[in-house]
Amino acid sequence: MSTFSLQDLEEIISSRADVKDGSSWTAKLVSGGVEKASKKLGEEAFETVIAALKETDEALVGESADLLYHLLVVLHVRGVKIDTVLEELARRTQQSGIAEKASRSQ
Ligand SMILES: N=c1c2ncn([C@@H]3O[C@H](COP(=O)(O)OP(=O)(O)OP(=O)(O)O)[C@@H](O)[C@H]3O)c2ncn1[C@@H]1O[C@H](COP(=O)(O)O)[C@@H](O)[C@H]1O
Repeated sequence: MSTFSLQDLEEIISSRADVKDGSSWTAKLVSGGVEKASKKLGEEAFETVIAALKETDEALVGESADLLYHLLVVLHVRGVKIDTVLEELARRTQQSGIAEKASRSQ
């Protein structure tokens, strides 16, 4: 199991977000605001779907890493902590997805 966590990457993103010397992709994305970061997230989501449908496991791993990184950049720009998302996922473990969907349609 990896010892690297999403919280570790969140910290790296936070530490790179204000770099002004042109060396940081994170800073470039953050400077474009939520519009630019979200557009890139959408592209990475699409590339992940294509990898899942017709590329190698290695390609899927690479696209998944891109996707998670760009999601964390969007969360950073919006000021939402990854812990808040993980807490929501933890809350959802109390119920199956099918049961949750059924409870919404009643
Ligand atoms: N995990 C990532 C990470 N994943 C992807 N990317 C960058 O995201 C950018 C866009 O990726 P694409 O695959 O879409 O490449 P592209 O050239 O824009 O597009 P295509 O031509 O491939 O369509 C590339 O520049 C990638 O390097 C990342 N950039 C940074 N990180 C992490 O953030 C840290 C800080 O990075 P900087 O902010 O750049 O210093 C790094 O050490 C990493 O830990």
